[in-house]
Amino acid sequence: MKLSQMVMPELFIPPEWDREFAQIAVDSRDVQPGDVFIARRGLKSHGEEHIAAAIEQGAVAVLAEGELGFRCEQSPHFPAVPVFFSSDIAACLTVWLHRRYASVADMKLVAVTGTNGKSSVTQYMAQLAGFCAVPCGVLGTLGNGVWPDLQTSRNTTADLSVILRNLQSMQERGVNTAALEVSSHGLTQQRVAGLNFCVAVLTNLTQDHLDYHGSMADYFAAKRQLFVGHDIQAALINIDDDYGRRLAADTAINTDVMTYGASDQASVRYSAVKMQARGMQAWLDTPWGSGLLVLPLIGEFNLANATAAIAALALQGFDFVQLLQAAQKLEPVAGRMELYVKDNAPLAVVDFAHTPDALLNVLQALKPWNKKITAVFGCGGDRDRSKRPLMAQVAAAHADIVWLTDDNPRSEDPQQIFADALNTENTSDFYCEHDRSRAIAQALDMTAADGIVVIAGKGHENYQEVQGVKLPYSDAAVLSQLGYRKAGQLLSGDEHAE
Ligand SMILES: CC(=O)N[C@H]1[C@@H](OP(=O)(O)OP(=O)(O)OC[C@H]2O[C@@H](n3ccc(=O)[nH]c3=O)[C@H](O)[C@@H]2O)O[C@H](CO)[C@@H](O)[C@@H]1O[C@H](C)C(=O)N[C@@H](C)C(=O)N[C@H](CCC(=O)O)C(=O)O
Ligand SMILES: Nc1ncnc2c1ncn2[C@@H]1O[C@H](COP(=O)(O)OP(=O)(O)OP(=O)(O)O)[C@@H](O)[C@H]1O
Ligand SMILES: N[C@H](CCC[C@H](N)C(=O)O)C(=O)O
Repeated sequence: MKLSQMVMPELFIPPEWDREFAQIAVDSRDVQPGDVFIARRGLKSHGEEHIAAAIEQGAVAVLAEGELGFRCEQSPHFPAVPVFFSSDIAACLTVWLHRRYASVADMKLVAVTGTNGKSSVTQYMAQLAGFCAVPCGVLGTLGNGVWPDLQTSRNTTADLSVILRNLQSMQERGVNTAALEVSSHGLTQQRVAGLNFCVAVLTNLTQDHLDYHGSMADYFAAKRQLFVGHDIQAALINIDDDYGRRLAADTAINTDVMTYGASDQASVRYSAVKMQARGMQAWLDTPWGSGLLVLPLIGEFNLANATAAIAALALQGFDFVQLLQAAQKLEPVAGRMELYVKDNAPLAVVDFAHTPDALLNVLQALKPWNKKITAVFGCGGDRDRSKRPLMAQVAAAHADIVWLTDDNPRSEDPQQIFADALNTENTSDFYCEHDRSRAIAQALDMTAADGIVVIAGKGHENYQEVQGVKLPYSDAAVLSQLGYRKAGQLLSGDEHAE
């Protein structure tokens, strides 16, 4: 496509500066030879500072947010690179992106929002679709791509330019269905603006991100935007959740609302839940039929997640019976309820729980195992400070031993993060150790061989972010160094009784 075809009539491109381009990149680090770089004003800096880097990487043109004007830059790859300035760039960008990637409008997209469970629901959807012989794209925290081949992503919800580029590339490979994680930051920052969703899912809303949203009311308002400010064909809402019930009753939602959960009121309802150490089962009543759902997953929250994934696909016409059969083969999501074992040593569970509600769910999920539980957890720096004592309260109430440690202190003083977490009752017997590897080793050491050590917060992450630097680190690698091996979700033998 030529530059003028994308930006005119909103921005005039003189014919002598018009040119073909490949993709659109809003971040210089993503620029490939032949791309257009968009230099826009951000929350921390201005993309203008990165124009030189973008040109160095092969940008053929730059559209920059600023007073109307034009300048020409030297390039190692082209005779000259035009830089067009306009104060309307931010306002026009969504239209321009949809013009460039117009074919994406034909795809079947599912948006999943909520505090916890987005990665799980999107990945379960992709797995289930795959078992039904329909390849499915996934865009989220664990990466972007066609399941299971995902490329690392910078954000849970990428910038609209990145989302559209990925979706079009999936489409070119014959993939027409994709599940997107939609974060509240993504909604507020218009990262999914203009996309049409055949289903929009709300998993739950509990405390997180108040550093960014200020209050739960604002956080909820951001999530609600997916359902009232976007083009959706069906809403699928968890009504076991307080905010879910509020949303389901919202008359501003201009489409069919389907509900799910254990509630008697839910249109997709699970009941007769039987939890086992090796998985769970429940009876599922839905508009597409009823049947036994057998899941090789741990934790009732995963029953809710799998139910949402099944309903999101059934709403698109997938066969319900086939989905139930496929659900028996679901695999846990990387870094979520991953079990690690070692002879004569406690079971270790690695999970991405980094909110009070997620930590509560994980600890409660392990209660039926009737073992002593040690919790190792930390709280992220440059994130919601007020969730720290709440996480500590959950750990104090639901674990027998607690180790407080670091989890991406980012630009903050780790000691201050500890002080925030400990600023609540019942934390005086917490063990505190900033070095996460050492905290894990000591927690395992002091837990009886028939106990469980839950290592929460980092899940799949392969780094510890300290003062802007991502140092290589992974909970799984620490466990491996300590002689642990991954058990898979289904423990064999009687190591851990039901
Ligand atoms: C605070 C925040 O949300 N920032 C997001 C925002 O960046 P920004 O526009 O403020 O960017 P900036 O840092 O001021 O830089 C200005 C411009 O220069 C560009 N740039 C920047 C550096 C560089 O080397 N080259 C370059 O071109 C940036 O892409 C940007 O266009 O827009 C960018 C593009 O969409 C996001 O990548 C970026 O996410 C940052 C990295 C981030 O950490 N965000 C977190 C808080 C976030 O969004 N989290 C949610 C998950 C929440 C959940 O768990 O539910 C998410 O969806 O990821
Ligand atoms: N439906 C759920 N309800 C409550 N907690 C959940 C649910 N699903 C998962 N969790 C917990 O939350 C953690 C994160 O799950 P998941 O990665 O699916 O959420 P997410 O919404 O994608 O998170 P993020 O946006 O921060 O990446 C899990 O490791 C688990 O502890
Ligand atoms: N998407 C979440 C991930 C948090 C993961 C946890 N390890 C932390 O650093 O707090 C966030 O950026 O808030």
